[in-house]
Amino acid sequence: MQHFEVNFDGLVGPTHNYAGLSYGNVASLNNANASSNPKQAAKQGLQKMKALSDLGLTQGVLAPQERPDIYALRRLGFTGSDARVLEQAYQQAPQIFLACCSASSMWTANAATVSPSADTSDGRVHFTPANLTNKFHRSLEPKVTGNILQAIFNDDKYFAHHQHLPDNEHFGDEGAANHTRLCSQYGHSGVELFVYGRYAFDSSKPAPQKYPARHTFEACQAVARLHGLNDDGVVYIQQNPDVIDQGVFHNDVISVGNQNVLFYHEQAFLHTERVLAEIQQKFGDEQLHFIKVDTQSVSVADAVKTYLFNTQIITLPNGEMAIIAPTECEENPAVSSYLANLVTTDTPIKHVKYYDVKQSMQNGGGPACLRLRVAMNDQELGAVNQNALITDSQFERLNQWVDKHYRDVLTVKDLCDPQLLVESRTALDELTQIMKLGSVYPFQQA
Ligand SMILES: N=C(N)NCCC[C@H](NC(=O)CCC(=O)O)C(=O)O
Repeated sequence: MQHFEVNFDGLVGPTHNYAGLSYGNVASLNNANASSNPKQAAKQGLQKMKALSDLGLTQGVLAPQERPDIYALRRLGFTGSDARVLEQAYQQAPQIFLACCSASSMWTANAATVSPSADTSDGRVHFTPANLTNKFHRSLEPKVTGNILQAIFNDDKYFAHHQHLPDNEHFGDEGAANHTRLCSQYGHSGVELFVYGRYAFDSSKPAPQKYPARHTFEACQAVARLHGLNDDGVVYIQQNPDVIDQGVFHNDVISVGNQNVLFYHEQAFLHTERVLAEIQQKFGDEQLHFIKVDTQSVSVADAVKTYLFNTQIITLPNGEMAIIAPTECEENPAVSSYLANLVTTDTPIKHVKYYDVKQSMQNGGGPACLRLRVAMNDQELGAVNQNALITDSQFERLNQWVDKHYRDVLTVKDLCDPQLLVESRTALDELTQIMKLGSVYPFQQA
């Protein structure tokens, strides 16, 4: 049996914009109110998907969500026609209005936590959509995320879907952005690393002082329970509160893993030595590469600015690993020389490839934010909705779809144009046909 890790990238939605919604995410705040280019954003994302597919990987795609979220605005008391709801919300509560327009579902690392069948007690691949409670604009995502995941992994012989955790900060869950999995082969049982920023039910434990810790220890434990993971295959790790206060709002901004490699900044975790020893003990006798980046080589500020750790480490068909990095890493002398040297050292990482995902980076989303990893065997992959996989023809189709429906400039004011809502719904309706998703959106269910 063959095993793969498939990256499911988020397709950027037609309302991609910069609204400064994510306190604690430096890029989001710095670019607030800049004008955006949804067409370019979607195409940059598609190019990255195609590039990984051309490297010989199986690449997937997840559909974006319906925005503006008229249903959320109605739930908050805005009434009348859709156009009236938009106009009233824009005038009376601009911040709430903007939150309901965000295309943030593009960062599918936050869509869900996924445990492959080799790790779970019932031998199925388990999915729990992230509740994203810490940010209002992101808390609007989990229901439709669940619909989309079920439409793509639609066979309960192989796939198990859970409801997102209770919508409360005590169970704040940011999904795979704070989860990585180490294993010798994708199809072998692995060690799942669950990273959290704070304890919800124990205030004596350390926590950041300035920026929010979005993800709790209690949420990590709940997901591990739901997925039927064995304690011997799980390590819980607290993020260093000081780095959260320096803008590391998700752990995938300061560490990333793949197979037998954990690439991390020396300041990423609390109790690092103890944590690494537990990982090694649970991983067993096989070789594990802990690649530590020290502050002298790359400061936390540079890691946050360039997203050195929000890179994807992928295994190429020949068994070597490559780092998929944003061009921001190439442009920073300290980071690019670090990477140039890394590929010459004695680790499995032998290549670095740079991609332009600037439209996403300006909202704090690098290459790794844009993808949800699902490790599967060939039977499981065969049970996936094949229209969610990137082939040459599906890539072409999606590019044409973007060309047909997306604007190439969007300002905050454009978001209350009722025509944009019509355009977005028309586009998504067509997308559900291209991807054969069925009726996953509320406007299709009304
Ligand atoms: N690290 C990972 N995996 N994901 C990055 C998510 C970025 C996202 N930005 C935003 O939601 C900004 C939206 C705005 O400001 O318009 C967030 O902060 O949740």
